[in-house]
Amino acid sequence: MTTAATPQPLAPFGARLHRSIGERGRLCVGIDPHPSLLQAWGLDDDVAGLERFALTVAEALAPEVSVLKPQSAFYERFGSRGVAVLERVVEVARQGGALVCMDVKRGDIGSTTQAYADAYLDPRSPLFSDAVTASPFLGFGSLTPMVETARRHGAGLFVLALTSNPEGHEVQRATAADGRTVAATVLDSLRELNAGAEPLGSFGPVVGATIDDAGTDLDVNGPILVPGYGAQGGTVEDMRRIFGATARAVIPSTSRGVLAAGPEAAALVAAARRANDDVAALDR
Ligand SMILES: O=C(O)c1cc(=O)[nH]c(=O)n1[C@@H]1O[C@H](COP(=O)(O)O)[C@@H](O)[C@H]1O
Repeated sequence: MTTAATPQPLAPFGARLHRSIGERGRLCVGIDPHPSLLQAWGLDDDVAGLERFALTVAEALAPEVSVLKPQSAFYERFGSRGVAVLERVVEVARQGGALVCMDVKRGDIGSTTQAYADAYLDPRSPLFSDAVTASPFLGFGSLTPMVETARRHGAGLFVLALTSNPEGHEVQRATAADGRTVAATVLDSLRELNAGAEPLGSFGPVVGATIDDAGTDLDVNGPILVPGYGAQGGTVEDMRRIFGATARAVIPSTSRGVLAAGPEAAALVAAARRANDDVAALDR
């Protein structure tokens, strides 16, 4: 659903992200208003609590970090009023200079995927984000409408490849008919989308900081979203081990690891700066 005139086209997401990493560092902070975090912050588990939590984080961290990643489910559970909060989070985050990755992990048959693309990757939508997380498990080609819409509007995609949860193995490490793992086929498709892009493509995989060994080439000439850093136990040493020379493409993402420092804005900023300094070690 579109609501406004199309604004000026943005530069490609990969180029904007590359510039932002140079200016602000490589950290992504997830804005995940867990009920337990609302409680820890002294807030009620209702729309007012959600709004206070999410906007406090967005206002504090939008001027600080390269990427903010709201997890849509935590807003959707409050229905349309929760989604209205999500729209505000996107607006505040982008106005503050952060890139927004909307974590929705969407994927569907192509015609429906176009509707998801319209919802998150078209600047006329109130939920327009710089990037979105996508699920390729209906077949990578089913994401084509998202790829094309992202290209048209300077947005990007992070496609699930080797996720941070242990259950991901059974699908992602399964072997396809041609002998490649499913994850390797996703990575190969992303590499094709990013061919020739400079300084960085706009299409990247999601690879958890908690995995043992990728077992495949993770360099796709695009950014790699790496959740699992922080609360799930992933460390900079893990990322060095998993990504090797490709660590320079990594966008480490933490939610609870920073959010638990709230509710004071100054404490959130301090926690984000510590994490940003920690992951800067990947540049060295
Ligand atoms: O796509 C994601 O962001 C994602 C992929 C993945 O493999 N693992 C993973 O944890 N995530 C998301 O990253 C966030 C992790 O939050 P923390 O564990 O609190 O840092 C959650 O919003 C997850 O939904």
